[in-house]
Amino acid sequence: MALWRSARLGAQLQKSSSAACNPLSRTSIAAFSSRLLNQTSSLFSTAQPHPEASDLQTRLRELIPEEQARLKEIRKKYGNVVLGETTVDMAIGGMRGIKGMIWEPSLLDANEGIRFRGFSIPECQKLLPKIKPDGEPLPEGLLWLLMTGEVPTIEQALAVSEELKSRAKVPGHVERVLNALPSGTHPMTQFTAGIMALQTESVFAKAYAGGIHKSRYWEPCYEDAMDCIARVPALAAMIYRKTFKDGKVLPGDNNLDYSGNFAHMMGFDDPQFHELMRLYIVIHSAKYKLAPVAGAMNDKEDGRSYWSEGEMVGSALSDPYLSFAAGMNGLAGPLHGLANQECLRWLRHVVDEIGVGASKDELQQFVQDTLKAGKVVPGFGHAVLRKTDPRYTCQREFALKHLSDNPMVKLVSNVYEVVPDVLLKTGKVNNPWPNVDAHSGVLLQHYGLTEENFYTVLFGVSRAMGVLTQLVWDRALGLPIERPKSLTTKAIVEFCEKKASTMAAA
Ligand SMILES: CC(=O)SCCNC(=O)CCNC(=O)[C@H](O)C(C)(C)COP(=O)(O)OP(=O)(O)OC[C@H]1O[C@@H](n2cnc3c(N)ncnc32)[C@H](O)[C@@H]1OP(=O)(O)O
Ligand SMILES: O=C([O-])CC(=O)C(=O)O
Repeated sequence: MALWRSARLGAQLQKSSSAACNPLSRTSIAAFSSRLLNQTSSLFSTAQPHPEASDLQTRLRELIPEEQARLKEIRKKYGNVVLGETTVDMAIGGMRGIKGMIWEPSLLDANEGIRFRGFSIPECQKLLPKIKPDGEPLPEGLLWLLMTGEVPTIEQALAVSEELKSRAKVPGHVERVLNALPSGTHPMTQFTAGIMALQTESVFAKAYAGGIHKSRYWEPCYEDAMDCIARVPALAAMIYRKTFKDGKVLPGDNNLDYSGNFAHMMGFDDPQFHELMRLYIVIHSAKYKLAPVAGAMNDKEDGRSYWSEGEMVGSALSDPYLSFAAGMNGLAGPLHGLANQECLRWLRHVVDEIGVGASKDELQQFVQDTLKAGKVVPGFGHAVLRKTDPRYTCQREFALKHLSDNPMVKLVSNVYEVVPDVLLKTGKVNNPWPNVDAHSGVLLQHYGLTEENFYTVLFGVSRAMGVLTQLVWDRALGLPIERPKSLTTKAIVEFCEKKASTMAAA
């Protein structure tokens, strides 16, 4: 059993781990989990906690053979089943809706939003271990859930916390790489450069060069994934301090949890902000199935597209650092993760142009002017969702609980009341509702993190958990190199014409 070494946090956690603090006892969590499992299509055979497994890698070692056998069975039994059809519209329209990828940590329902291993955000808030009974869940517990499909015990979440601390040291050359970049380099560019600099530490790359057997790829991949998850908060904090503060890199505090320590290294010690960071990391951690192609790039002849935040790059056995950095370049696109920066900037324009207390008519005009200028309204719309993003809703609840008097929070609600109608009237927007990015900036600025250019780095730190979890499973399940077929428009026309003439002849 992992021991929590911090006296301060340990005392808090002991309290919260008691059944009295947890709304559900272990037995009822198990019952709840298995009920939920029956209702969802989670690939895992069980979501019940396994309190006896003290550390994550041991638990994965137990689960992997079962999952390998299950995948083999799925392929044998259902290998020929048609999942859907691909139309010309889909090929031109960014592959939207094509079912063609395995992604275990999360699943998106167009109407109810994301589920992490079958659990909705409110369920995660209820079930995952917390520091305070009425607080937000620990991302360390979420990481256990993402990796194993099981709700962890408090001890298991704390074991993850300890494991991450033991891996958190960022080698000295990373800071030198950041220092070499010109001032004014966007924080996301610094972030991917920093991740690439960390790649010198890749255990996977070394093991591959040393000739490791493919059946063991997941082991060094796990090492890299956990090292990378452990190190990105310090890297991000370093970028923040250098770009926006006095340049001094603040040391971590081993008495704090992952999120609290991250906030602390950036220079924020308000416990309520630490709570916000816990929520923020949890809800931004995993991608929706089939992330957008915002970061896609085609290579010349073979048309292989690299998308989905690192997974496809990883399928070429690029190590986790290379894969994660590739994914972060996609996240840095303004239609994807950069939208949170764009959103706060847009709200600031609203305040500058028509005031924080603008009337609904004034707001409506402002939104129409944004569209007329050929721009999108950031924070609204989604490639898959067709309802308000539950990640927006839980941030709104946090805002109402902790900062309801903040005029920017009120502005965000007023914007919610105006934007969907204006977008719907264009007749082309498939989802007029707010997404996760519509609220996050206003919460961060309330606690003093006002530099919006940094926001996507926070998103990236959180996303490491989901993306790297999948990479471990890709290697554990022996998934192959990904290579969707591309066509030229000429080939599409020829195919369609041939099909039409065959049908006419029949
Ligand atoms: C974490 C995340 O990545 S969440 C998404 C963050 N991104 C944003 O908030 C940026 C604003 N939103 C958008 O640009 C889009 O809604 C996206 C990129 C998220 C989804 O794109 P799509 O799946 O193509 O959306 P959809 O099918 O509704 O698009 C149809 C049309 O409506 C437009 N549209 C969609 N959302 C918006 C919006 N918020 N403002 C203005 N126009 C929009 C599209 O640009 C497209 O126009 P076009 O036909 O002239 O090219
Ligand atoms: O899935 C998407 O299209 C974008 C998104 O909300 C995310 O990655 O969190």
